[in-house]
Amino acid sequence: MNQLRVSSGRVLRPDGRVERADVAVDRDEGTIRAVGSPDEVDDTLDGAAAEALDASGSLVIPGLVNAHTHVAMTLLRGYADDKPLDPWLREDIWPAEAELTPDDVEAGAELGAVEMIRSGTTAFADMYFAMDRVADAVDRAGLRARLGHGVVTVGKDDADARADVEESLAVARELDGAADGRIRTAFMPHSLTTVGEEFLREGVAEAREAGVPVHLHANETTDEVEPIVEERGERPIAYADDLDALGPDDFFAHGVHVDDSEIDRLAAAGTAVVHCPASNMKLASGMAPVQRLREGGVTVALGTDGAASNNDLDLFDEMRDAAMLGKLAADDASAVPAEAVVEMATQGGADALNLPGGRIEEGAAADLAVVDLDAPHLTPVHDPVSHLAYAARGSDVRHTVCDGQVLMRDREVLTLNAEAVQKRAAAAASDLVDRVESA
Ligand SMILES: CSC[C@H]1O[C@@H](n2cnc3c(O)ncnc32)[C@H](O)[C@@H]1O
Ligand SMILES: [Zn+2]
Repeated sequence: MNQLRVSSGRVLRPDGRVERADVAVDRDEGTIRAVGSPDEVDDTLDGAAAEALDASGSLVIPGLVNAHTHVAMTLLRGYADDKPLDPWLREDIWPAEAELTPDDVEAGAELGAVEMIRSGTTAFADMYFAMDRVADAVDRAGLRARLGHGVVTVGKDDADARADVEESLAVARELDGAADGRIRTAFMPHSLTTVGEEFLREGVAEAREAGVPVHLHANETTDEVEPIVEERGERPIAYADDLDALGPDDFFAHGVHVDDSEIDRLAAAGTAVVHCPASNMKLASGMAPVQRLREGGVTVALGTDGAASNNDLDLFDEMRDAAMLGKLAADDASAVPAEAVVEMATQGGADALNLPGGRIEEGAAADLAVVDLDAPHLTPVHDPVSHLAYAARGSDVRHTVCDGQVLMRDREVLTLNAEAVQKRAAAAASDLVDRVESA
């Protein structure tokens, strides 16, 4: 058997306890074979040789899950800042995206993959264009992902709008199961206001037939909620329910402006919400009621959103932001505590995306990250979970493993040439801006 042993670390278990343990991984199956004392792990290895990853002085955690991003937007990092959502999209981002080529998307996706691997993320959900090229990048990087082509129908004639819906459905059907099953897909209308009702209705019905979930931006700003309420006399989550877009495998990004009736509806349907605190603060979209969502029984995951509204893909930042903003939103320092944000970035993400991972336990997917605690900003260690939420940074990650494959060892990314990826992305971004300026 092809095995990997993560030795001498402290391991974050699914119930939030941290214990000294080794982790044995079956690399052929991509699963965790055992978690236990060195002797217990020796027994499961049966004397067979195993590749070793040293976790001494470190914390072994489930690979983090970035449950909402637009990964190729790394090319637009720092391109347009300090505006609210609508003008930011219309004046800056959409004109730039109109010039994007599939090669650009691949370059940006590889850059995002390197950034995620380096900061301990092993799975992500992506809504964008040229998804075959994103899938190629995911395959090479060794990551896990739920991918979808983002549909926008406003401003398009009927034929173009329909073609966009069809492309999203085709991508969802064709890429599902790619990269040895590490890629799953979804139908991804951009939002309830940027896709017309008939296209939403038809697209969701076809997604149900194809057995793929629905992912969209919902209740992100008041500018998006108000027109729906005015035109339809119902809140956006009720509208989504009416469209049959509120299922147990579906997951919505943001959920900032949701009222109690919408929280009840999300919980009853089992639809997850992906909280994107940095993006919500930067675009001044508002403060999601994370404590109320969790207390109401909604699965809450964490997402960075795109690098143009964050401006990084580091989920350690997101955990800290979620805890801080959650307290402010609830006006309660005990709201959204450290354990909650760690759970949101791990189990919550895996559950929202319905992907394997999120837990270090026997039989679970071998998706994990090893966080080096031997650093001034992480000393002393009264509580490792507190450090994950409030003090650790992506750059503290030493090793990253996904599906049993070591993606980064001792801070060296093994699956992609990080230097070449960075160079290619910088050149693609610079050429892109030249094209936008001369358009
Ligand atoms: C149609 S592909 C996805 C689309 O979404 C845009 N986008 C990036 N960040 C946000 C956000 O916070 N809310 C809504 N839309 C966003 C991205 O630029 C693509 O055009
Ligand atoms: Zn988004």
